Amino acid sequence: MEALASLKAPFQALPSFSSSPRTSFPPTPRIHISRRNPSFNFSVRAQMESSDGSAATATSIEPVEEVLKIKEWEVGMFQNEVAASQGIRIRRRPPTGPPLHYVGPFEFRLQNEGNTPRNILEEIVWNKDVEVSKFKERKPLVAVKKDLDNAPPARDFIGALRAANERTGLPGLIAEVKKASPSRGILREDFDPVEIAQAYEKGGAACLSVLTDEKYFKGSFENLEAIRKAGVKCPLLCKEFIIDAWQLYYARSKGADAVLLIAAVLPDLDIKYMVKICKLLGLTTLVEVHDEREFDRVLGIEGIELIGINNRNLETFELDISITKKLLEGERGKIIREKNIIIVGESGLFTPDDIAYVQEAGVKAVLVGESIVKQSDPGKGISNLFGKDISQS
Ligand SMILES: O=P(O)(O)OC[C@@H](O)[C@@H](O)c1c[nH]c2ccccc12
Repeated sequence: MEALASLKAPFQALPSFSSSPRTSFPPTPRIHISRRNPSFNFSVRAQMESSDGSAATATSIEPVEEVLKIKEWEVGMFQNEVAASQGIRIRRRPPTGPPLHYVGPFEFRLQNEGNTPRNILEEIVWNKDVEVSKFKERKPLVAVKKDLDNAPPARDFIGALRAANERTGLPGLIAEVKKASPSRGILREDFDPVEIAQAYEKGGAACLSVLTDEKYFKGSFENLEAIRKAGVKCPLLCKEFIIDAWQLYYARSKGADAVLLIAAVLPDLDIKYMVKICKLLGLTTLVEVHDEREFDRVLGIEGIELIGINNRNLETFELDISITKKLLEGERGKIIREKNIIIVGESGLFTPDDIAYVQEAGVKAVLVGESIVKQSDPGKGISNLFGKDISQS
């Protein structure tokens, strides 16, 4: 807390947050950072300011580049601080230590714990950061936006869940196409994503969730695209670790109808910003929470219609389905009913009793992977999970 308070002065020195002049740093050249979005994909306009305050565009590249490096690093640190102030433990970027000649806040210099992720979720996010930068170099946003014109139309994800819930009297099923996970290893060797998706659809799934992360879940955007192109009618959730708005456009261009936003990773401002973009793109957002604090943060954001309660802690892999029940008790349950928000019970659901338990707690939908993807006939897996045939036929 103290550290946060002492960071306020330099925090305000950032032009993107406040226009107050920088007072606490030595007189390094001042950089104007125009912040395009909360994921800090800023574009940088570098100007050197002379001591009398007059601005001149930098002619010598080197010092400006160095200052930019320092600024970029500082922004990363500030971003981690903002997230931490919202209870987010995941740091967006590895604390690499300050660049050479760094003269900024002492606290920042101390915060270099070495670039080792503290848990698997943090590792995934850092990896994703590098991955997305490379993706963006290969395909800048303008090019992705062009692809949107040819993308198949976005379908009504929430509508499909509500309809299934009304049709069966059971939670609408989002069936997950997942080959592997860091907690469970390989779930299915003979993995044909399209075949699995078709079996799920036939078995009565309302929607599908398709893992697109390659490194940790052995998924891909090719899988998502192939399922969409094969004519599967269930709306598709792109199951990805989203940290940058570019990924939303990309997911839509590949045929996604919905995306996952993880509250343990994204600060409120990012969630708000991404929800807005998704609305423009026609994408549904499933915002995932794991504890009371995350749930309260998300309930405070306008326009959220679908919230997932993940029974698995993504930092520790601990699984406990009573989390869904705990979070829906009392005042929070009341708010979601008043706001007509659909709650999705996620992870660790294996039996009809598990389904009944989370339904009793108040969920109208469930997200299930392991228990059904492992079955030789995943469609039959769905009947086993619900204790009855829920297919349309
Ligand atoms: O396989 P399970 O235990 O049925 O869980 C499915 C789904 O909830 C899980 O894959 C998941 C939930 N949230 C995530 C975020 C990222 C990756 C994976 C997930």
